Amino acid sequence: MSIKTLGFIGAGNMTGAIVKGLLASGFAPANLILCNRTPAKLAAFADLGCIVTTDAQEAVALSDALVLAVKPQLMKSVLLPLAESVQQRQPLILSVAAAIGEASINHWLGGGLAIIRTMPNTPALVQAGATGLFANGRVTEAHKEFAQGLFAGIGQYRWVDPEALIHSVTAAAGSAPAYFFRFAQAMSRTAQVQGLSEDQARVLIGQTMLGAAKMILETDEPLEQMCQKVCSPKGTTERAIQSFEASDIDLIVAKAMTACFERSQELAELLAD
Ligand SMILES: NC(=O)C1=CN([C@@H]2O[C@H](COP(=O)(O)OP(=O)(O)OC[C@H]3O[C@@H](n4cnc5c(N)ncnc54)[C@H](O)[C@@H]3O)[C@@H](O)[C@H]2O)C=CC1
Ligand SMILES: O=C(O)[C@@H]1CCC=N1
Repeated sequence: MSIKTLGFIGAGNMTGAIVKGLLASGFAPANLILCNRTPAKLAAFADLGCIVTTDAQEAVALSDALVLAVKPQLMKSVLLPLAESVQQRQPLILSVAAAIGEASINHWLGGGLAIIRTMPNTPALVQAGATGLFANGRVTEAHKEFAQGLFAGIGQYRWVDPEALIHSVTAAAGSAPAYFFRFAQAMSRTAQVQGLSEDQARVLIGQTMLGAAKMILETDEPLEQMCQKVCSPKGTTERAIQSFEASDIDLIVAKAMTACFERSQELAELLAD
C-alpha cells in the first residue's frame, strides 16, 4: 500500500514546525490530518487546508502513516485507547517523542507494528531541520523511502542504529536549536552593551550563525582549521577564542550535552512499559 495521508496525534510546537515545513516543500494540505485535544491549536492548520479533528480515532481512520507528537509523559494514556483502531488500520507509525522506546509504543498499540522513531528539531519550520531516524524490524524499504521523503523535504536526516543512539541525536540535534538560541541571546546582550541596536545584533548574529552553518555543511574542512582561518595571529578573534578556552568551552558544552543525554535515558527508564 502506498502512503498518501499523514496524520498527527498532537498539534503543538513540533507538529507545527513539521507541517509548515512539509507544506512549504509541496506536501498537499488535504493529505495532512491534524488531531489535537484542544480545538484552538487546530484553527491555523484548518486555514492552511489541512483536515483537523479533536477525535484521535478519526485521525487514525484517515491516516496511512501516523505521527505521534504528544509529550512523552502523555504517550501511554493517549495510545492505549487507540490500539484497536491502529490494529485495524495498520498505519506506519512515526514517533517524534523524546525518550519513548519503540517497544513501549508497540506494546501500547497492540504489537506487531512498523515503527520509525524520529528525533527532529524545530528548524523543520524553515526546511532546515535535522532529524535522526531509527526503524524497527517491521519497517519496509517502502516505509523508509516515505520517511526519507518527509524528512528530506524539511531538512537533512540520518538513520541511526541501535535505537539508543536516539539519545545522542536528542543531545546533538533535537534539543540543540535551544543551545544556539541561548548562545545568540548571550551574544546579542553583549553586542547591545557594545552599542548595536537589537535589530542590528539580531541580523548580524543570525546571519553569522547561518553562514558558519553553511560552511560546515558545504565543505569537508576540519572544524578546528575553519576556526583558525578566522583567527589572525595577534588579532581580535584570537583573543575571543583564548577567552572561551580559559572558560573551558569544551567542558561547558560537554556538561550540557551530557545532562541532555542523561535526562533522555532517565525519561526512557521512567516511562518504559
Ligand atoms: N519541541 C521540540 O523542539 C521537540 C519536541 N519533540 C517531541 O515532540 C513531542 C511534542 O512536543 P511539543 O510539540 O514541543 O509539545 P506541545 O505541548 O507543544 O504539543 C503537544 C500537543 O499535544 C496535544 N495533546 C495532548 N494530549 C492529546 C491527546 N490526547 N490528543 C490529541 N492531542 C493531544 C497538546 O494539546 C499539545 O498541543 C514530544 O514528545 C517531544 O519530546 C521532539 C523534538 C523536538
Ligand atoms: O526538550 C524536550 O524534551 C524536547 C525533545 C527534544 C527537544 N525538545
